[in-house]
Amino acid sequence: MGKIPVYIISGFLGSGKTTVLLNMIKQFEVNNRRPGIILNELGEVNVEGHLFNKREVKELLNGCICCTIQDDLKETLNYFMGLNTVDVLLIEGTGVANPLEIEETLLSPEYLNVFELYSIISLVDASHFLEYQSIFSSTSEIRQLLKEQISTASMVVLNKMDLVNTKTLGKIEQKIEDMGKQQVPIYQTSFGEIPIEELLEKRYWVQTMDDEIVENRKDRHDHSHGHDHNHHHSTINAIKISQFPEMVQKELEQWLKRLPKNVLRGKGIIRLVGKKGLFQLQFASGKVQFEKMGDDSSMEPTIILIGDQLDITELHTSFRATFNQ
Ligand SMILES: Nc1nc2c(ncn2[C@@H]2O[C@H](COP(=O)(O)OP(=O)(O)OP(=O)(O)O)[C@@H](O)[C@H]2O)c(=O)[nH]1
Repeated sequence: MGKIPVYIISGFLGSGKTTVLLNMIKQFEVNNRRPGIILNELGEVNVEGHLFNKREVKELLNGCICCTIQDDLKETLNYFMGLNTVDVLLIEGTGVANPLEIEETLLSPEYLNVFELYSIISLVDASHFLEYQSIFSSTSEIRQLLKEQISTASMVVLNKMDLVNTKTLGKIEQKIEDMGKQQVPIYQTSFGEIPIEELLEKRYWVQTMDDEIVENRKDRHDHSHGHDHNHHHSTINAIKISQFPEMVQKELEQWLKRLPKNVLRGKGIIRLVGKKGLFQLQFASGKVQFEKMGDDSSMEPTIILIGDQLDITELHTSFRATFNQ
C-alpha cells in the first residue's frame, strides 16, 4: 500500500475551514475514497461533531494539536496507521493552530514512510483580514499567528469574498503579497467553493537526502530545527456555557452581536422558543446563523465562545443576566 496523502486545513477562527473540509469529504466519497478526519477544537466539546456522522473521525478536544495536546496527535496518527481502512487523511486544526508543528510531526521518521503531506490549505477570512491585521483592533499575537498561517501555506484560500468590496480586496492582496506569498496560488472564493482538483493537488514536496529532510521551501528552513516555536495563541481561550433552557432567537442574536470585541467566534447547539428540535448556532465575522439539525439529534444545548483573553466571569454574568439564568 502507498503512503496515505494528508491535507492540513488551517486558517483563523471562523475563516471557513469546516466548510472546505466538508466539500473535500464529499468529493472523496463520490470517488469511493475513504477519508480519515482529525478535528481539533479548543473547547471541551465539539458542537459540530454531528456534521461528520458515520465518518472515520477522531476529535482532539480542549487544546491545540500544535502544542498542548501534540501527544494526542501522535496517538491519533498511530490509530489511523493501524486502521488500514483509510486512504486519505484530513486534519483540521483549531483556528489558532500554527500548521508548522503539525507538519513537523508528519515529517518525523515514524510517520514519514506512512503519510505523505500533500498540501497545507490556509483559509483567510477576507471580511476580517484587515481588522485582524490592524494594530488598533488586534493583538500582536493574533497578527503573528495569521502571518504564520499564511506563510506556511501551500495554497491560500481567500474566503468570504461575498462580504468584501473591491477596494478592501486590493488592500488584502497587497498585505498578503507583503508577507511574501506571491509564489503560492491564492484563490478567492465564497463558502470555500474552489474547484476540487485545485484543492486536492499535491503542492508540498519533501526530498530525502542522506536521511536528512529538506523542505520544499527554503525560507522556512530555520523553523525546522531547534524546535523553539512561539505559541502565539497562548492568550486565546475558549469557554463553555451549558445547562440553559430554550432561547429567544432575537435575544440570542443581539447578545452575541453586543459581546466584547475580544470574542472572536461562537458556536453551539441550542433550542429556540417556538421551534421544534435542536439548532446549530454559528457566530463568525460578526454574523449569526441558525441551522436546524436532524430530528434524531440528542445533544445537550451548549455554547462555546472562543476569543482573546476571554473573561469567563464577565461572560457568564452577562449570559445569566440576559437570559435570566
Ligand atoms: N458569508 C459567508 N459566510 C461563510 C463563508 N464561508 C463560511 N461561512 C460561514 O462562516 C461560519 C464559520 O465557518 P466554518 O467553516 O465553520 O469556519 P471554521 O474556520 O471551521 O471555524 P472554526 O471552527 O472557528 O475554526 C459558518 O457560519 C459558515 O457558514 C463565506 O464565504 N461567506
